[in-house]
Amino acid sequence: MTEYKIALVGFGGVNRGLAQLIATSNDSWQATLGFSLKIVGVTDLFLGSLVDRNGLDAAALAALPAEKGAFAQLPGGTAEAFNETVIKQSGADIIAEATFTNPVDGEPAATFCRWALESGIHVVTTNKGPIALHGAELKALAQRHNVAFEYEGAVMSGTPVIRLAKQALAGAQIQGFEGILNGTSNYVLTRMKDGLSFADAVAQAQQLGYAEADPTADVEGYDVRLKVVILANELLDARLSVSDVTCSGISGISASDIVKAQATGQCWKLIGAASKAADGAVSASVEARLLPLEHPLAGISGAINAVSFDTGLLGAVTVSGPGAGRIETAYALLSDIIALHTTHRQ
Ligand SMILES: NC(=O)c1ccc[n+]([C@@H]2O[C@H](COP(=O)([O-])OP(=O)(O)OC[C@H]3O[C@@H](n4cnc5c(N)ncnc54)[C@H](O)[C@@H]3O)[C@@H](O)[C@H]2O)c1
Ligand SMILES: N[C@@H](CCO)C(=O)O
Repeated sequence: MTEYKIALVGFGGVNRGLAQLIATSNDSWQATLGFSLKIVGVTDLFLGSLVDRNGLDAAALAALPAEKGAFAQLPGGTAEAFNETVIKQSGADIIAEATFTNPVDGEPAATFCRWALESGIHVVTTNKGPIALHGAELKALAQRHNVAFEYEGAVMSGTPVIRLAKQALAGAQIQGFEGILNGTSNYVLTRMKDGLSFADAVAQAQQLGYAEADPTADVEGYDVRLKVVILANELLDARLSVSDVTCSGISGISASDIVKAQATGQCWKLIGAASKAADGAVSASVEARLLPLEHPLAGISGAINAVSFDTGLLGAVTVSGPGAGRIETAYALLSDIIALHTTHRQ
């Protein structure tokens, strides 16, 4: 039976969710998945860091109060985030990277991934920045060092859309996609329909763990833009940069716009889309669109996301599921570990 040593980089909602899953389910994973996980290190800008090669108590970590420097309360812990030490010297086989997404340059998360991959350590991440902005470089680095670089949670959280499209739809000739790819903005639009103000709906999405550290990324479309770049480059063989994708968000949509849409049998949705022309050129956009209520994406509410792939052989194939959430996204990290266990088992 395999036991992977894992270090958690960033200990906010997602990696805390992973610690919770490990605390409750590790024993059953031995039987059902063929491996278990031992947390050997954890580091967070706000909480500090901690290494124990014999294994940390996942339940105690998950229950730790989110107070500045909290890891210093635990034996061997410190209030400082020694990221490089935890990544390179905790003895980890796998790094779970879940720090803030930086939509401008993907740093410092991209550097954390580089440190791990160059050290021969697998990386699983939910962070969109390193993949959208440095994906080709990091994938090549992983390949050179014969380790995995997996990022299923970067698009649609725990809903396995990247692997599904790359593997199960590999022969279906994907020509484009359109989708609701941000949980926060879809939650906000849904709650505004219920009468909540824009600001209160954003605050609720933050409380529920859906929003980015700076929710501007959610409501102005920047988060969806990263996801569109990731999907287009993965599935349409595009070489898009963020600046290739036109982008606007939902902050200009007022309560009265929502009421007017309802009165005319329509609804507002933030749609990320890309399509490939006959000459291979890929165009992509992020924008709020008015959809008729019978549109397949019109009924997608709350933090649920959905993407509809336009395929040559099957027509439209639509997948929906959680687009955000702590445990939902922690599941994506587990699914990445399941994938690397299949591809890189010694
Ligand atoms: N929450 C979701 O629903 C969701 C879904 C998919 C993807 N993601 C992505 O996953 C990542 C984590 O999300 P989250 O909800 O846990 O965020 P979060 O804000 O709750 O936690 C991020 C943690 O990273 C820490 N951190 C930030 N910069 C750091 C640094 N330089 N070094 C060490 N620690 C650092 C912060 O202190 C914070 O505790 C983000 O990139 C987010 O975009 C989140
Ligand atoms: N803030 C993002 C998290 C998932 O990437 C969202 O709301 O969709």
